[in-house]
Amino acid sequence: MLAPPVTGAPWAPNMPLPGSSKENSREFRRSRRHRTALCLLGGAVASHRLCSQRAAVRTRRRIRELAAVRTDEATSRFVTWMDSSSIKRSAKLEILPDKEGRCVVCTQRFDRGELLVQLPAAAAISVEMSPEAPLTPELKALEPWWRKHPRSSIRLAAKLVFQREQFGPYIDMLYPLEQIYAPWRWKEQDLQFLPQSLVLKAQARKEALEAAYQDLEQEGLSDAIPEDLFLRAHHAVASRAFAGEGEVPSSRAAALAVGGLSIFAAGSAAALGVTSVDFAAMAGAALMAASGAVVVTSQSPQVLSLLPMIDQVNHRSGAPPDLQFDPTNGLWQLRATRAYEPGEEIVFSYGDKDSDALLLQHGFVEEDNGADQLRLMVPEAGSFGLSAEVKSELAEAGIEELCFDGSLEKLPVSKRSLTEVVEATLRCAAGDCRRSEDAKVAQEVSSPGIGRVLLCWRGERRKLLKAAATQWQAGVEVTKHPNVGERL
Ligand SMILES: C[S@@+](CC[C@H](N)C(=O)[O-])C[C@H]1O[C@@H](n2cnc3c(N)ncnc32)[C@H](O)[C@@H]1O
Repeated sequence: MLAPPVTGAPWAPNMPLPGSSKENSREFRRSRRHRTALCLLGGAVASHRLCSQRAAVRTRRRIRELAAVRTDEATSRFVTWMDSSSIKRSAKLEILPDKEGRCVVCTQRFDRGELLVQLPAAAAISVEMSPEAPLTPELKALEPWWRKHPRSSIRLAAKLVFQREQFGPYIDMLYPLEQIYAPWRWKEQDLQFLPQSLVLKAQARKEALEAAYQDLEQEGLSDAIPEDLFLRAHHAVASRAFAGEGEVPSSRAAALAVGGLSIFAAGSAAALGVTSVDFAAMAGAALMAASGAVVVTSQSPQVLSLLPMIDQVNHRSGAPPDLQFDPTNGLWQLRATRAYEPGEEIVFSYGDKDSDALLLQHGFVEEDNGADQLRLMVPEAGSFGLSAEVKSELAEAGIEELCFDGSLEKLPVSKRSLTEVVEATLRCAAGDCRRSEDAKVAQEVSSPGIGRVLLCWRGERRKLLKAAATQWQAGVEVTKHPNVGERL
């Protein structure tokens, strides 16, 4: 059975985070630095062991204090809702405010393999990914719209909002619209600072969502599914849903029948250069199965799921989540992929995503991202010194963009052409990303949040351009163009 609606205070959307969250996270970082400093000092007079014991005690006390201050109302309601939905989290975990959202922090040591979260399949919020999948009875009111919109990311967003009586406390934990920095939310004036390839993807997503919502309005469903909630829900699906195999639980059939499972963050859509989460999910599942990481044995349909609590965990490049589905008991289980010390944030990798993919799908950029690679559109003929002749040679070879990941030499073009096209492409990209223009960019964008993300993306981009220029000039014998690398 799906969890019954939580009774008590009526649910109101858009519960704001307490204004003090920034202060709190600053305080938390300060306390961490303070701890480190104390630990270093202590090391001069006491054994390292004693120092770490004291630090651990201080950490625990500090975490308790901070948790008491920071447990905002929305989080409290979410925790109560999780309890009523039989979602179990380790007592050693806290959900705490972090920058503009929240993060999951451990209050006591975790050993590798220890259970972090356990979620019954019936508590997952899922839709079948097949366009022809029958509607569950609870969603019958959406029928004509549902048939017209086969994309499961859009369907799942609509379902989440339509059933908000049931999922209200979960929805309250999602980012408000003004804190979603994925470029499909940006104004035209902000998009000018991104390369065309990203702009096109962002616009395609925006248009798809606008079209889906227009149809909801035409079907008279705008009260049942208000627009701001629909957009927030869609961002949540795009940035935190998981694809796997199973059946969508309804009030009549709650059990998941799963023989094998493949999961991955549906957000790979951007990495694959598509705007449909559905396609990315299929591709992701196939890739994982092919790599032997997961054995897909069941004939069950593909489902796209939001997994409350598991999706409170933030991204850091590295190990993917150790998320398993136990078909016998119908339970999702998230386990620690390594040991965690008290005070550490629990994180996992949403996938090997470069800066562009993270920005497009999630609206953030990670510093020194190990998965970063550089994909650049080949400039127009005649621009940046790229001759029409070379451009047409590339066009014949079907090359529209370059990927700087060491595979440049495999391009089926002559070395002379390669030289010209690489130089032109790097110059073109460097021109878009000059450090000297950062101040102007920050001033012109429409919100400080977007400005922050954009400057972070530009900084990472410059690092990549520099690395690409160096790697390429060292790897291929060319006549160096005087401008390449200069404006990075
Ligand atoms: C699965 S949710 C994680 C929980 C989220 N922080 C929250 O408060 O609900 C994914 C979203 O969290 C944020 N996020 C996750 N990892 C991040 C990171 N390393 N840096 C900045 N934002 C991050 C992004 O907005 C992303 O779309």
